[in-house]
Amino acid sequence: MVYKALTIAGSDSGGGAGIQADLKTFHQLRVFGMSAITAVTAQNTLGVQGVYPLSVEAVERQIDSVAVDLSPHAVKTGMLFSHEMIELVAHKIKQYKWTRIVVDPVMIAKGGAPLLKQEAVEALQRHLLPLAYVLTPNMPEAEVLTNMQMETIEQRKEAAKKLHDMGVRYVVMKGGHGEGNELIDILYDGEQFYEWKSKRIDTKHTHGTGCTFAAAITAQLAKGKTIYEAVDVAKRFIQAAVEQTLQIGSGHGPTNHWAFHE
Ligand SMILES: Nc1ncnc2c1ncn2[C@@H]1O[C@H](COP(=O)(O)OP(=O)(O)OP(=O)(O)O)[C@@H](O)[C@H]1O
Ligand SMILES: Cc1ncc(COP(=O)(O)O)c(N)n1
Repeated sequence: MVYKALTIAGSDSGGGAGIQADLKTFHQLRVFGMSAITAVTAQNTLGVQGVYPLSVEAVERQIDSVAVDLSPHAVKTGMLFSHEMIELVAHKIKQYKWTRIVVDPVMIAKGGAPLLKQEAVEALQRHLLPLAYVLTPNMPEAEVLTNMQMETIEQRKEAAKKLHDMGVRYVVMKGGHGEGNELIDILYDGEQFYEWKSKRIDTKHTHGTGCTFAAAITAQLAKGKTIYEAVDVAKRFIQAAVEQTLQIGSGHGPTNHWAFHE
């Protein structure tokens, strides 16, 4: 059986985040990767030098081409940039009756460059969250989506509940932006909370951690794994990828997509 996953996201010319991180992660987890590119970014380990969105029509064509011939088992969304693009993606998810949808609500690159227009946040809440099987916000993204504070674990759990009430099936709150030496990622399934704790690795090479983590979840869901199994593998994947970074580029380097073996 060949498992297939589609990523609808932005291209990172530097290869560490976005479409490139997604496809490398799919491949490493033995899932055939396909893509619909929403925007081309000129980017490296030093930052984002340019953002060039594609037309809604160009993205629609890419999604249709994949959908009619290659039927993905799971779909991930990353940088969507505008409300028009979000509306299109929501429409296509419904049209093709895709259910295993992982929404990574990418808003800002690590260096601060906006990857989602401010006015598009409402479209994300209204159109995409109700279709999300899994939502993977980092702490600043969860703050924007819920208007709640994320300082304590309790506050993060309250925010997860709110996101679940907004229509998300499973909420995975990433803990990379937390304080201290311990990182805690939280999964909420509407009834219970599950926590994955890990040691924070002291490195500046964390470009693309969010994309890679969500892509690993997507790959596992494409194989028919449960959300609990998927988050478990994704957590081990990202831990290995950050532990064994490649030390390339002079800024915030990429993670190592070769490091994890199932
Ligand atoms: N320094 C680190 N050491 C170990 N794990 C990390 C580190 N930084 C992030 N992670 C893990 O990587 C995953 C992504 O978390 P993070 O909160 O950094 O996402 P993100 O902010 O969306 O990433 P990105 O910077 O790509 O946007 C989580 O599982 C988190 O625990
Ligand atoms: C095209 C694209 N998509 C997503 C990210 C987020 O990743 P990061 O926060 O690690 O820069 C990015 N930088 N570029």
